[in-house]
Amino acid sequence: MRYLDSKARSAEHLRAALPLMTRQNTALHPVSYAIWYEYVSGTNPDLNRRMQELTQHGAALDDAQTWALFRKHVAEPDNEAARQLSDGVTQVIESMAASAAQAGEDAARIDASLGGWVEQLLDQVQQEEQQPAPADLLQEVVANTREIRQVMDRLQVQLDASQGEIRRLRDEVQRARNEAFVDALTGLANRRAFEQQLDACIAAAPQTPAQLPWLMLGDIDHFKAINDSFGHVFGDQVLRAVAQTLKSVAAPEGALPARIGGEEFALLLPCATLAQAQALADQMRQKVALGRIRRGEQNECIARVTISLGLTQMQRGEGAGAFFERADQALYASKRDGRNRVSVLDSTARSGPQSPQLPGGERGQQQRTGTLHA
Ligand SMILES: Nc1nc2c(ncn2[C@@H]2O[C@H](COP(=O)(O)OP(=O)(O)OP(=O)(O)O)[C@@H](O)[C@H]2O)c(=O)[nH]1
Repeated sequence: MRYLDSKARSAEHLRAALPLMTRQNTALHPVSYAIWYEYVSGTNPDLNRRMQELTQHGAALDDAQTWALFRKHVAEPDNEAARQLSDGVTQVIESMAASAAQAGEDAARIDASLGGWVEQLLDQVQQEEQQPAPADLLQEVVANTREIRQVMDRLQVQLDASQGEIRRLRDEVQRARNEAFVDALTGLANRRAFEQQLDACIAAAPQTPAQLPWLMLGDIDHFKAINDSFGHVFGDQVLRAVAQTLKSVAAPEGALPARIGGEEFALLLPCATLAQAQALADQMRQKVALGRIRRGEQNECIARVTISLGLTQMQRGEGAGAFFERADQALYASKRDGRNRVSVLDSTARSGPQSPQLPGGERGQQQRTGTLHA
């Protein structure tokens, strides 16, 4: 959203938004201000409708709702507008590139035919000695032709330069487009990229049950408490560390690690067996659980980070919604059963925790723990 309000108008919005914001159960950070600013300015009717629903009968928004509203009604429409703009620019660049290439070909063709014509003319003059063309006229033709060739050469240089610039612009647009699919905080694929890949993966999924894709969802446990205790900036560091861990698990080729929400992560596994998917989820859980938040020179451990995970396999003929929903239920089962665990849910929606909290093998191991300093 591009804000075009004058200073006076935006100050009015600030005065109107502040009392509304302070009534909510959320900190007064830029994200909450963004949604309340849009609310009082009335520029985002869908957002206003949803906020009115959520706050009716005096209910207050919490942080999770605030972030969800921001993502859905402020950030995503902006991404969509940027995507449309980039598509438009790409079309213009493609047609410019085609015109420049065509002009280059035309110039080369005219140049070649002019050159041939001059050669022919000179040959003819030499052969037809009995009727020589007036020398002045011939010289004039040759001089004019040379001049035209020089103009063509200069045009060719300009076309080459334009094509270089077009290539640079095309790369620039491609880079901007790639960024629209990347989560800026962690560098993982973002929710948009994840949803596209999920759709593509489902469309391309083979019909053999054993080869259907798996989806792992993860959600950091008690992340609000981490934010509340150590601050949002530190919370962001934890998110980056968990993203790194997700990237580092030995996922098979084609797997897509993504950050799909505030503290929610996903790993889409287009081809994996149950054993592989489960091993990956266990590896992820254990690696995150080795992380410690430490303080001061004594490296005193003041908190640990854990993650709950849910795992499910796509069923034949199933759509993205049902597949994702089941993975979410599996994740919810892990939360409900005590967190820091992996649950696998099959199509009949029976779930079972697959990894007990802190298995004995983990307690005694000597692996290096990831450390973040608060
Ligand atoms: N630092 C930071 N916090 C975020 C971000 N996105 C969402 N959050 C916070 O993530 C927290 C999510 O809290 P809840 O949904 O209550 O979940 P939780 O505390 O992790 O509890 P459980 O999931 O039940 O274990 C909220 O405090 C959000 O403000 C972000 O990009 N950075």
